[in-house]
Amino acid sequence: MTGIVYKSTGSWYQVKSDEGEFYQCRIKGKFRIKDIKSTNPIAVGDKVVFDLEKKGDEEIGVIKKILDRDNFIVRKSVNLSKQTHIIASNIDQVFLLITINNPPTFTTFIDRFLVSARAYRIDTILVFNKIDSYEIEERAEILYLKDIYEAIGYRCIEVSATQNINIDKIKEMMTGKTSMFVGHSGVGKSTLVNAIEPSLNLKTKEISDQHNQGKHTTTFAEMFDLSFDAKIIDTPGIKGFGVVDIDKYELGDYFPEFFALKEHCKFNNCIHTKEPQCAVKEALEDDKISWSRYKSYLQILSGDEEKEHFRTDIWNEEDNE
Ligand SMILES: Nc1nc2c(ncn2[C@@H]2O[C@H](COP(=O)(O)OP(=O)(O)OP(=O)(O)O)[C@@H](O)[C@H]2O)c(=O)[nH]1
Ligand SMILES: [Zn+2]
Repeated sequence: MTGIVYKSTGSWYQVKSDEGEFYQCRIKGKFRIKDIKSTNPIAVGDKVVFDLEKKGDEEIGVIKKILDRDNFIVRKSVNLSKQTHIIASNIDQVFLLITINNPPTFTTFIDRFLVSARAYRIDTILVFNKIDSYEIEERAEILYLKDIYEAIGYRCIEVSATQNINIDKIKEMMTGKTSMFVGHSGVGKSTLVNAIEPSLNLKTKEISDQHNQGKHTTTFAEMFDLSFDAKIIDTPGIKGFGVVDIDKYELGDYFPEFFALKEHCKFNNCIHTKEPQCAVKEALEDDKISWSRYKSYLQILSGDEEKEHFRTDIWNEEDNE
């Protein structure tokens, strides 16, 4: 049989078969996945092949194989530096929630997130939440940001999770897909998800989870079916993705508007900093690309210190490892 992993607790996997039945599954033997040193072989979102084995009155699934992943997101283990933990896989899109104030979301955070998501091959939709609460200045800020990101090709939407504004549009975008919601603490992720599907109540679910017992509780991702042919992957305590290590000559490729100009740079290995006849810098001077984007680019390019900062910025997990 084949199915999708909805939940993983490290030793057990809850798998929904293509026929729509849930099975508790285990793995037998060692699973190796090429190119990744991972602390967990199977993640939420994985498509797996499994067999059923009778154990007393119960039927237990045994996972035999993982089908190729379209994408996956990882977290670097803090203590085992080279190990990674796969949080989830086969994600169609991520909704990045942004608020202007309360809390503020800066463009450097947005841009770093977009780079990671692009590197992971996951579509991002920019969701400006709390539009019910803004004064004229903040509304102008949203319009300014929307202009920048829509010009690059990102979809943007303004919503209010509490006033039920544009929630239907979000649901429409989610239909037929597997989505994640990310953003700083307090931007309204839980409120928005609960507005989309009131019966879900993610917070309560997390606390009452029987599998998450004991003092070494870690945050496990979980997939949920919604009532309108949509899936969400909830990753409690996770506000974004870990930054992926990107070669400095490749970084510009993850800024779509830079990538589009690259062939017009004089040097084909141009990193758009000090090189002469750089099409990106010319576009910058002509206001064809945004200074805030270029600033983010330089920050990411400038290296490790920022990367570390970024990591702590987004991996704001509640638990300690
Ligand atoms: N005015 C207004 N407030 C909102 C809106 N959405 C959420 N809030 C408020 O913002 C606060 C934080 O919302 P949460 O849904 O808990 O935010 P979160 O992103 O899930 O936060 P974490 O769980 O810490 O990651 C709450 O007090 C919400 O009522 C909105 O559209 N408008
Ligand atoms: Zn250049």
